[in-house]
Amino acid sequence: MTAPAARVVDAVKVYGRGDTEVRALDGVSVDFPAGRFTAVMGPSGSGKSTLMHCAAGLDTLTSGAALVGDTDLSTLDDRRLTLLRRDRIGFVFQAFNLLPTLTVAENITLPLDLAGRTVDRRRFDRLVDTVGLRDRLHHRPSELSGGQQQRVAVARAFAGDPDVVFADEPTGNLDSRSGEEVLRLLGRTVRDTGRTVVMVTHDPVAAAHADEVIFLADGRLVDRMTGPTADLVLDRMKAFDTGITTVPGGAP
Ligand SMILES: Nc1ncnc2c1ncn2[C@@H]1O[C@H](COP(=O)(O)OP(=O)(O)OP(=O)(O)O)[C@@H](O)[C@H]1O
Repeated sequence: MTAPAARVVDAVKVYGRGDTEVRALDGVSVDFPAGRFTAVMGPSGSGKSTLMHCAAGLDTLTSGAALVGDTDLSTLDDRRLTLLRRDRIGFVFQAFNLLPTLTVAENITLPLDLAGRTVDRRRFDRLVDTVGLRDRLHHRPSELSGGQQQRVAVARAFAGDPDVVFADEPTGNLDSRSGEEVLRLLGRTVRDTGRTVVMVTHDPVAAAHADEVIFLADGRLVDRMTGPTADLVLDRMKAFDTGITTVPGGAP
């Protein structure tokens, strides 16, 4: 088995202290294998965003370790952490976070331009064709639909050939048809290019696009499901409503 693209080991994240203390992550260990599309699901407040932020070096753990490849993020100073995020991680957020003054093409190559890296034209062309934006390259984000803007964000996230792309509710601002397109695009990019995606989502239909779904509850990893379908994920989520957080055969 290949080394994971990213992982957390015994991850604990505590916000606040005393009466207001919240254990957002309570000892989570999980690998995000290279070349796989993983969805992170769980009830509201279960720690999904916290897990993603800590795994991506946007926030720090209280204890435990977060690694990208073999790099333990806690060993990096702020500058090196910023460089790692820029060079080895791609991000897709719910709000597309494109720069309004730049064209689509400029937005896609921005991380490479900031890093002073040359843009490989063939790679760029392939990416543009994958996301279906060839005829929009010289438009500004405001001239695009929400779905098109998110496809630009997906292309930007993959442009630097990152170890892992983290997507936080990437379809949260999209209608179901545009959302479906973005999800298919993420899945296709993982399969065609062997890249790694970790996606936080509330939506069982979105999670069904992943190769594997991991379930958090109360800051713990409580289950995982390979080959998910929307119905199976929905059934698993319903079990949380009835208070069943672990199932026979599930993760501890
Ligand atoms: N900056 C913070 N300060 C204090 N508590 C926080 C902070 N961020 C998150 N929390 C708490 O940590 C817990 C986990 O939050 P997190 O946002 O990771 O959950 P989530 O599963 O992503 O939730 P949602 O699905 O509602 O976005 C929650 O109880 C939340 O209130």
